[in-house]
Amino acid sequence: MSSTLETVPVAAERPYDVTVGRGATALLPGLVASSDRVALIHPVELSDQAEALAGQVDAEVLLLAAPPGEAAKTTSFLADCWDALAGAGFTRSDSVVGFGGGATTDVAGFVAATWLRGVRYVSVPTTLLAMVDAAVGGKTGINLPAGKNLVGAFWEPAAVLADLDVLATLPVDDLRGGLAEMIKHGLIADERTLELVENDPAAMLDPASDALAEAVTRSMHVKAGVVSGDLREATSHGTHVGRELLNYGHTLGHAIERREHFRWRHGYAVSVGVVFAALLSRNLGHADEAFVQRHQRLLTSVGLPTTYDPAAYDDLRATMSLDKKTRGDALRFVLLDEVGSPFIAQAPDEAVLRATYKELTR
Ligand SMILES: NC(=O)c1ccc[n+]([C@@H]2O[C@H](COP(=O)([O-])OP(=O)(O)OC[C@H]3O[C@@H](n4cnc5c(N)ncnc54)[C@H](O)[C@@H]3O)[C@@H](O)[C@H]2O)c1
Ligand SMILES: O=C(O)C(=O)C[C@@H](O)[C@H](O)[C@H](O)COP(=O)(O)O
Ligand SMILES: [Zn+2]
Repeated sequence: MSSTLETVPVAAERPYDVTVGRGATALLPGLVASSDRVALIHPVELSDQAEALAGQVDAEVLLLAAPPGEAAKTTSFLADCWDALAGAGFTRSDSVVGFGGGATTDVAGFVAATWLRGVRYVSVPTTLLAMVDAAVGGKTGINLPAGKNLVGAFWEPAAVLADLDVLATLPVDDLRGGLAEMIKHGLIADERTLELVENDPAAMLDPASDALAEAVTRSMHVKAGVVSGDLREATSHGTHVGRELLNYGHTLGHAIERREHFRWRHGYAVSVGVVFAALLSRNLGHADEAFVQRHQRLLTSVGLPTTYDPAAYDDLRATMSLDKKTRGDALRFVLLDEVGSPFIAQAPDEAVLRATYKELTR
């Protein structure tokens, strides 16, 4: 197993690097060396690791423990963070660090974006999902009871440190959640990622495997490449596919998360949403049946769900109206003709949508 660190550059107003490899966390002290105070936001489950990390930083460290999972992405935890920063006298030369999964990096990034209208943010993702997706690209935010990520900001990190060693303690179901986004990246842009999963699905569930390390780096390149071309989803409108490409499977996925009161893992909801997108691509006359079946095989091979509650359609359809891709009354879905060949379906026929959902429940 190689211990070299690799760098994935991300173009932005202030370009930054994702550093990936075993031991990458050791770079954190140098990245916050200019700050007198550092807020280290972490999930409560990682309190011991966060304390150890704080001990390596040469600054006053404010440890802020977030509640588990999506409970971190709430107005209540956000307000707690703001109050803590105010109490500690945080200034514009201080830094916020997000050390955790995607829920933590999303809320920590939003704290950094909003405190004094923006302070330095360093992201240290500790889940597979956060490494390949959430920590890269500058989307930050929280959920509301009405829907997923409805409040947030684009705020790029100064650096991202993806230390593959920290995945050793990640529960396998959370590893699966990350695989959903990795498979999504493969479907939208990288055949090789799909081959890695197909060749050895068990290796994808082993954080120590070289195959997973290769897939992680490939996935980061996909994410970095897409966001570098459309930082703020500004070119995503009408039928043009910009950064919205990364939303493949998310239109239905986010609606499922809301229906489950944010207790389902994001990656699991995306997995179901990706199958729905494939079915819709086929039903609108674009992709073929083999394409749909490949989606189902890829996802089930690593233990991800591909079906959902038959009775949920009306509720999910109502929630999808608040999807960020929606314009006016027109839903917009990112779909694929084939691997790596996206298009936008605008306001698809409602009867087709309903019939497609029916197929998802079998
Ligand atoms: N901003 C973006 O571009 C973007 C992209 C994709 C997903 N997301 C968001 O990311 C979130 C999902 O992220 P996630 O799947 O990482 O979930 P998560 O952050 O809820 O983490 C999953 C669980 O693993 C625990 N954990 C984290 N690291 C661990 C480790 N190393 N060892 C043991 N336990 C660990 C967490 O405390 C949590 O209980 C969703 O809110 C989703 O909307 C954001
Ligand atoms: O980075 C993006 O852009 C994405 O769409 C990546 C998604 O995997 C991620 O879940 C993102 O948070 C969704 O963003 P949203 O704008 O649909 O809330
Ligand atoms: Zn996602």
